[in-house]
Amino acid sequence: MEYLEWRHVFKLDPAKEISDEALEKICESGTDVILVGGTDDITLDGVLDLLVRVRRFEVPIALEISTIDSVTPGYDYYFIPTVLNSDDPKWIKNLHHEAIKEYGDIMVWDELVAEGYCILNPHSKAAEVTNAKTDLSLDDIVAYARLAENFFKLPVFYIEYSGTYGDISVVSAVKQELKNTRLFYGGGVTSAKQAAEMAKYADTVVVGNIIYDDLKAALATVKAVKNTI
Ligand SMILES: CC(C)=CCC/C(C)=C/CC/C(C)=C/CC/C(C)=C/CC/C(C)=C/CC/C(C)=C/CC/C(C)=C/COP(=O)(O)OP(=O)(O)O
Ligand SMILES: O=P(O)(O)OC[C@@H](O)CO
Ligand SMILES: [Mg+2]
Repeated sequence: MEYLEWRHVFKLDPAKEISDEALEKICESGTDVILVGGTDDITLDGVLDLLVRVRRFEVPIALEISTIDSVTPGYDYYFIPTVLNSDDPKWIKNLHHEAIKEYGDIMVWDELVAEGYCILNPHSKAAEVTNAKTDLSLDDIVAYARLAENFFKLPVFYIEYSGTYGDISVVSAVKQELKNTRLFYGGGVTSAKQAAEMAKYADTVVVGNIIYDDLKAALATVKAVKNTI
């Protein structure tokens, strides 16, 4: 699977505006994939608009499903979050059960990649919506990583600090635990320096909000990640 090789990901939010010029720079930046996803106001129109516009470029495009109503065919991959540190079964497996009950017969399972999320910024939209329990010790977080890899056999464990730069010692400790499951890091990467720092430990670094705040800084993260071994 191609995603096993991804080092750098740009996450585009279908609820946010992006100009054609900025989109072209993002798509031709050398990033490994465009991941389309967000928490609030995700509509089918927004998801389709980005699909059509990104398809003009060679970069692969994946959809991170946050609502079942905004899923459309045509993406290269579908990433399915399950929030391991949510206290609400809705975000862990109930929505998934509903979706599979309705669409299970037509799903192409090889296109689906399950992601075990551990959301650590209490002020992020994703934490609020999913009622994530964020006051976790390092032992708690490492236990979620072990649960993801050894119990649920998830292909991806995602340390999510959406909106704020995370704790490098957490990312480093989790990386030491994982052998088969890929470690995604996302949250608050706003400079090449931070991107390189996270890339030392995370297999894949996800860059989101800075695309909309400072395009030049966002573009600089690509090389920083790619040049980090
Ligand atoms: C060909 C074809 C149509 C195939 C697809 C078939 C199909 C229907 C597959 C569905 C399979 C399936 C099991 C789906 C699950 C459905 C579902 C709705 C699951 C719930 C997902 C979930 C837990 C969402 C919660 C929110 C969340 C964790 C989103 C992930 C992205 C994220 C954390 C974004 C960060 O948020 P952001 O908005 O950037 O935050 P800030 O505002 O703070 O910046
Ligand atoms: O938007 P930022 O804070 O860069 O986070 C990226 C991504 O992890 C969000 O799901
Ligand atoms: Mg965002």
